[in-house]
Amino acid sequence: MWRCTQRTLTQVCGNTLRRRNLSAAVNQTLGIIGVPFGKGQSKQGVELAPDLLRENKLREVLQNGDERLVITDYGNLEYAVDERLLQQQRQHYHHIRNYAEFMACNRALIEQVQLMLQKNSQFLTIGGDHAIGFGSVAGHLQHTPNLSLVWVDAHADINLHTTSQSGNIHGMPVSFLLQQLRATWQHAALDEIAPNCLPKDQLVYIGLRDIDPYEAFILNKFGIRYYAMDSIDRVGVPKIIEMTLDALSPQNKIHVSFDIDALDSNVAPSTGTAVRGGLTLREGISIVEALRDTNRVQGMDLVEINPKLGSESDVRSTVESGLEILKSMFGYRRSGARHWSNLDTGILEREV
Ligand SMILES: NC(=[NH2+])NCCC[C@H](N)C(=O)O
Ligand SMILES: [Mn+2]
Ligand SMILES: [Mn+2]
Repeated sequence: MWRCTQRTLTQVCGNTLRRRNLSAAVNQTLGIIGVPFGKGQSKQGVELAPDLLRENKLREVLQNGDERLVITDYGNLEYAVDERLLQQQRQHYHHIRNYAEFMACNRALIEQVQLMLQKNSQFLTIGGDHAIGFGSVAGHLQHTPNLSLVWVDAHADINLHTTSQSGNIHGMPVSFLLQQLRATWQHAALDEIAPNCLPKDQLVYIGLRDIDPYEAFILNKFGIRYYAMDSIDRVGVPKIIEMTLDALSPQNKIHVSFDIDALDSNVAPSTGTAVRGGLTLREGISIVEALRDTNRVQGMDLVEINPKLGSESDVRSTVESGLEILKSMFGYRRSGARHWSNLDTGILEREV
């Protein structure tokens, strides 16, 4: 009888389970890198997001989630373009805007992510546009080859240089990561900077609703798993998460690449390619909480916040939404479950 009640309670509020997870999280260390890169698309402003999030108390917000989290901010990434990349661009990728800058930035990011993972148990990459998803995930893969990727986005970002209609490289990062597609970038010397790549069955998309025709063709040809908004409407976020986790290898670490435009444009309007009909903030938080509760998330990106787009209040709500997502990923629980270590737990005895 008692056992049954206990189990039911756990199912309902999940607190018993959560508390066990909390103790597993002792000594979490988080490295943060800002990547003010906006050349994967053409709108100015996305490069301002890392510093804007810092000004809006990024560190405090994360710390509020779990006061034992040790945070190291590595500042903003710097990179330099070299002649070899310019030559690749001239000879092979002249139709792709800013190819050389893209490669230079991601090459530096691949190194930076590995450095952060040598010193920290988790890392966070703040963009910038989603072109940096390549370097962030590729760096993660060099450190942890057995990796799964959850790409939360309105877009699939899986264009090839031959299929992109916009020429914007923020619509292509996933094609640099997948084993099955990287051959299409044969002149990019990917084997030198990022030999490890991602098998297609370790990628799941959530939140898609604006897929280009050739992207749809690629997704279907390779049988890549994606849960577009219509599936989320049909079965709801908990089921989507269950299917996502069932699909990914249970022993793998997880990288979550979160494009702010996955959220509906009413909660995240200040972004370059906003699409209506997206995730509510609560759905976004639920997704992140559920992934985080696996204790397997080792890296995360937050990208595409553009403070130059929309009104002042648009920018405020977009930044707030982004911070809520990060807060839930790195410690905060809506249920109130937390560590008591920094609380004065004698307070009740003294007062009563
Ligand atoms: N990361 C993004 N917001 N990507 C939007 C990509 C839009 C479009 N599919 C393109 O390739 O240009
Ligand atoms: Mn994206
Ligand atoms: Mn997007």
